[in-house]
Amino acid sequence: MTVTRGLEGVVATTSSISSIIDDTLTYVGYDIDDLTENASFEEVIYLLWHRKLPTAAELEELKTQLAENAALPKEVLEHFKMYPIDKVHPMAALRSAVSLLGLYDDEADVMEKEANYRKAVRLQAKMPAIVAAFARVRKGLEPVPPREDLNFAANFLYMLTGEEPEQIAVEAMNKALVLHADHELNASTFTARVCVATLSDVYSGVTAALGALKGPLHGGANEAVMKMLTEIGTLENVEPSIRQKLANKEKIMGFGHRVYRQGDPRAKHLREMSKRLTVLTGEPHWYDMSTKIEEIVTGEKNLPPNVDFYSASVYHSLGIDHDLFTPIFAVSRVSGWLAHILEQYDNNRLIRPRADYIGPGKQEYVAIERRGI
Ligand SMILES: CC(=O)SCCNC(=O)CCNC(=O)[C@H](O)C(C)(C)COP(=O)(O)OP(=O)(O)OC[C@H]1O[C@@H](n2cnc3c(N)ncnc32)[C@H](O)[C@@H]1OP(=O)(O)O
Ligand SMILES: O=C([O-])CC(=O)C(=O)O
Repeated sequence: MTVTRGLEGVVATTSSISSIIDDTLTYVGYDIDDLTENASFEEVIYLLWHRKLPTAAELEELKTQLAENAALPKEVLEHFKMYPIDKVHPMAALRSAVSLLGLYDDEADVMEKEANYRKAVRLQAKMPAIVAAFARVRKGLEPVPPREDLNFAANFLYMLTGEEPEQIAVEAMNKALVLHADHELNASTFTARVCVATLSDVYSGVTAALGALKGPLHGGANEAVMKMLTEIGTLENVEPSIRQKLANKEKIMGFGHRVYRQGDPRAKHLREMSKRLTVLTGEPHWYDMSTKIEEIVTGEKNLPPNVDFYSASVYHSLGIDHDLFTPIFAVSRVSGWLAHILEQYDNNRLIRPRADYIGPGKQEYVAIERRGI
């Protein structure tokens, strides 16, 4: 058997959702640069789910559906209060809450196409409300109910803080949501597809994907980047600290990518936002440190930054708690997971690769009393 470690380069499915070709990322054929500059996150959700940009009426309909479905069942809010709140990572809370949501959805196990689409809308609508509510409940604050008059990005920030966000914050959040929405067959999306390919339900698929996104080699890297920046502390410390890490063969979080070789096209948008926002907050050192790290890691290892690197200083500048960075990624990426889940159902086959067995050969069972002490 030929083993392809990490399934590198293995093509496991066809998909019409997003593509990475020659280091260019497109959603349904639209370049990520174009979408980031021009599209709202709601338009991108529609694009991923319908493979076309919405008309004004279609967009309005989706926005209304998202607004109408944003509130959380009281059972989910009550559940947060049962968590060992000071020990629970928000990604673990989100994963548990999404699983719990499935219990209160009467259509959870209804597998018709229309029912699955309705669940997608409900889940997409509720994800920001879960993240924001948990972030507040753990600080002893009341959750802030969503507002129907704000767009997705503004509403998310509003639910987190209870205050109407400034325009620049809404712009930054919208761009971040657009940039993270889908990425071909990344680890969490693959996980979602493997799960629902058994004909399991949408909630199980998204819960599984959340588990995969949480890891620091995937979505969890954005929080790890901020931890690294905080530990390094000053611009002067960057050089010795990063060189030491490289000498120790430590991975520098937010660098490298399985598919991109010349660089992640999303990183430049986040770098630009990081530059603008860190100046506005009076903390330009986060950006300066980040660019210095980029210079060293690119120079030494020829590894460019990925989407997680500059998103860290962007979210920090928006005043967001560092352990909420990966949940924000999930609030966006659930749109892609749901698109892939629906695509998988439309043309399903069980996903079941093989393993090359390298354990012991044939053995005879030994009764327990003859196995020694
Ligand atoms: C949204 C996202 O998921 S983007 C990715 C987020 N994750 C990170 O930023 C974590 C840091 N990066 C990494 O761990 C990796 O680059 C990954 C997980 C993204 C990709 O992993 P793989 O494709 O399996 O590459 P792999 O880990 O085998 O690395 C290949 C070589 O580059 C080195 N390398 C890769 N990334 C890094 C890094 N961030 N820092 C230092 N060296 C690195 C490895 O040490 C390895 O070197 P070697 O051949 O001398 O042993
Ligand atoms: O595609 C990947 O392997 C990881 C990634 O960048 C993403 O999920 O956005």
